Amino acid sequence: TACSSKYVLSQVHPMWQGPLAVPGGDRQSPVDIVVRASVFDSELKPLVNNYDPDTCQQIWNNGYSFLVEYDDTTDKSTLKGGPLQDKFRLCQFHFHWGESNAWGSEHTVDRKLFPAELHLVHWNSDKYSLFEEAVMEDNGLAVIGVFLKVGKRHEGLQKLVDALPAIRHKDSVVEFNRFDPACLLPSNTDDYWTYHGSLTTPPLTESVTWIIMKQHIEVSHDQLAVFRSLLFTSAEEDVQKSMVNNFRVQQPLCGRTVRSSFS
Ligand SMILES: CCCSc1c(F)c(F)c(S(=O)(=O)NC)c(F)c1F
Ligand SMILES: [Zn+2]
Repeated sequence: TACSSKYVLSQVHPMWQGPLAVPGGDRQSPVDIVVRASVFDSELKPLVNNYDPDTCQQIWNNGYSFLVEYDDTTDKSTLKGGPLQDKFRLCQFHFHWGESNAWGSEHTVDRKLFPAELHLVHWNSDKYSLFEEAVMEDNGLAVIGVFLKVGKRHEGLQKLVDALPAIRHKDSVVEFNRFDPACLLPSNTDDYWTYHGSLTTPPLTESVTWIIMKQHIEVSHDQLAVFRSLLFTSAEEDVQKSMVNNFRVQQPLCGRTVRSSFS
C-alpha cells in the first residue's frame, strides 16, 4: 500500500507531477478525520494563542496560495498548549480552496468536504532557531486548520480580501500590516482533533502536529470568489491560470490515531 512505499500519491497538479519521494511516507497529510474512530484524550489542553497584529509584515502570491507572513524573529506571536509541549512561533497563514463551493478543503470530516481551509503555520522556537530548521524535524511545526463555510460575510477577512487584487500574479507581494490572525479563529478553539502528519506542499516533510478545529468559520460567497480571482501564473506568462483547487489529494492514515480534545 501507499503506507509502505517510499512514494506518496501526488495529485496531478500544475505545481508538481508524478510521485514524490518522501522519507518514510507513512505520516502524510491531509487525511479524512473519521469522527467515530477518533480517540478522546482528556490530557489535551485548551490552545493558548498570543498573536501580536504588529508582527504582520506582507502578503504574497507564491504561485500555490497567498501567504500572510509574520515577523518570527522574536516570540511575539506564539501558540502553546493544546497537544503541544513547546512554544511555537507563528510564521504565516494561508488557505486552500476549490473552483466551486462544493470542495476545496484538504482535510475532511467523515468525508465531508468544505469549500476552503485556513492553515496557520507555526514552528517550534523552544527547540529550533529557524523555520527552515524546524520544517525538517519531527516536532518542528504546528499547523492550526480551520474549515471555511459559505455564509455570512467575515468582517475581519475583508481587509485581507481587499489586498488580493494587488497580488493577482505569482511572486507579487504587498506590504500588509496590523492584521490579527486570531480574528480568523472560531469562537470555540477548545474543541479540536490532532494528529501527526506532514506539509501538504513540497517538501512534504513529516514535521507537523496538526490541530484541526471542530468549529468552522463563515465567509461570504463573494469573499471566496476573490480568492479564485488570484492566478497561479506570473504576469509574464502568456497563459493565465486561475488559482483554484490548490489542495492535495488525501493520504492514507497508515495506522495513525486522530485524538480529540472533546468527547
Ligand atoms: C517551505 C514551506 C513554506 S511555508 C508553507 C506553505 F507555503 C504551505 F503551503 C504549507 S502547506 O503544507 O500547504 N499547509 C500546511 C506549509 F506547511 C508551509 F509551511
Ligand atoms: Zn496549507
